[in-house]
Amino acid sequence: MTDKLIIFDTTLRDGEQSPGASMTREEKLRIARQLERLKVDVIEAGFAASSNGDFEAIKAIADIIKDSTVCSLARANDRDISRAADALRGANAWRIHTFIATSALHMEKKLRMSPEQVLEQAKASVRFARNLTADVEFSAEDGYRSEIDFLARVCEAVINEGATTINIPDTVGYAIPELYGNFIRTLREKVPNSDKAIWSVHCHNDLGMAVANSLAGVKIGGARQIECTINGLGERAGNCAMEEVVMAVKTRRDYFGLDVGIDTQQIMSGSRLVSQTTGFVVQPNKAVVGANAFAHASGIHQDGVLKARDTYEIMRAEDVGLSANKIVLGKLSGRNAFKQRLQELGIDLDSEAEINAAFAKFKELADRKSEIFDEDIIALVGDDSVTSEQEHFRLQSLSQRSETGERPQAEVVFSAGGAEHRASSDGNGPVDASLKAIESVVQSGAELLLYSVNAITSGSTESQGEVTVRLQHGGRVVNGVGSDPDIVVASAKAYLSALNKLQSKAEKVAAQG
Ligand SMILES: CC(=O)SCCNC(=O)CCNC(=O)[C@H](O)C(C)(C)COP(=O)(O)OP(=O)(O)OC[C@H]1O[C@@H](n2cnc3c(N)ncnc32)[C@H](O)[C@@H]1OP(=O)(O)O
Ligand SMILES: CC(C)C(=O)C(=O)O
Repeated sequence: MTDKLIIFDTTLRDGEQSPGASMTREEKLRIARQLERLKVDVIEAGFAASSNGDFEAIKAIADIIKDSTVCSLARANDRDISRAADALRGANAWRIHTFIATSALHMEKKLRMSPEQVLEQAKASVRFARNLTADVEFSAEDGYRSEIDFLARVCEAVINEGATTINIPDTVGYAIPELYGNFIRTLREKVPNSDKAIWSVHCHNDLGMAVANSLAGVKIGGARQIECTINGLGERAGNCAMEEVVMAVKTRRDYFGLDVGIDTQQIMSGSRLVSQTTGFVVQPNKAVVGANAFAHASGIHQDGVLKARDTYEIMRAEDVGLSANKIVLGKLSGRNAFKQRLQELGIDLDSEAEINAAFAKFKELADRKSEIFDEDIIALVGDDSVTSEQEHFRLQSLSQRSETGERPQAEVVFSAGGAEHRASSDGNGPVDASLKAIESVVQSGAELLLYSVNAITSGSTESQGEVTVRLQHGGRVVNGVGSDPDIVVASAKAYLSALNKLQSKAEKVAAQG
């Protein structure tokens, strides 16, 4: 038995069967190119007989893909198979994938055919396909829920007709890993010519076990092809996720002992491309490609990873195409991660006492703010926090007017050193108008380096907006933060808060000099 595990990607066929994931020809082409960069062995590009659009998309993919085998699904009838062949003929290497259901339920209720009729149709369609190409895959739809002796008869017969790959799908995601693995093994034992074909698994995720079932089909059952999709896209709850199954086989090579040809560094780009194309967002805690898959937020883990990455990471972020893992500083972080970030930012605190003081301020801020940016740390170690008693500038009121097609206007009333100022300006937007109004009085000359808005409480339009403004003036960089349900007001507060910090720093320098 070979040590190579064939990766058959069906993102463009079964993946497209997800409600809402229909793709245009151009989108399919883009994903096919990425699949080729990933070095998948087989790209199932679609179902040629399903529509003229899908036929054209498969044809276009067949014409441009050079390194992977291109494949189309076809029902077990001559028309579907001919259509698949017509779409694929331009490819360097191509496969016809024909299928028919073999479970009693599907045969009786859906196909309305007897088992003998199904057997004969399976044989005839493989024979027909084999006259068109040497590479023919046969799938027994709902194979896992089929009566095993009948299924074995079908498999033996289609191998005799020339099928080179036999796929046993768990079409409805009903399998359990150990049972599925044993089912594949027993089935292969019952098929006398089983060694003449490559055995394949195709698992759905209805019970969340598609990856585990596929791996059991390989390890226990002896399958050497896995059918999968990027991000686990697919009919209902999806298919076996390619990135997970590939990284499992790679990471646990000690257990599986198999080679996969996938260029894993292309995984992240593939995942993003499929997510952007379909609009199916990848959940943050998704294995391998989730935003948090290589992120650490808790102090004990951060400390461990900084000392030896493998304490908490079984894969390298770089191996799936990320530049590095991520240490996310927040309220659960510890001193070691904080000190490491200071070092990365080039901040050299003189003593342990200074670090402890900065760390205490950091923890206090982290209790109020869900994510701590590098600029927050720069600001807090610069001791530019300003208490309300030190406030030189203070917002009193703000009004703004904006209407479609008109330039927004803002009027801001604020105090500066106790004196009240009223300033107005127009701007590109209400925020721009408000900040320009303030600047028309203060004339700080500061450069705006960063402006960002976050929702403090998520999930509703009633959230507070938190605005961070970073200003630079005379070699000093400060952050101002302001929050308010009205983001224009939050922006003015943040701007004045940054001006306060610049003012306070300037006063300190003047006092020292
Ligand atoms: C498990 C899977 O993922 S299977 C693949 C599922 N994917 C798709 O169905 C997407 C593409 N499908 C389509 O575009 C359409 O369903 C088509 C073009 C294939 C067929 O469309 P229609 O001719 O209008 O038939 P419809 O979809 O309503 O019904 C399917 C017919 O195919 C028959 N059929 C289903 N599977 C097979 C098969 N493997 N081999 C032969 N006939 C089949 C059904 O019994 C039914 O026949 P009937 O019309 O005599 O009752
Ligand atoms: C047609 C086959 C391979 C399939 O998609 C399934 O059974 O889920």
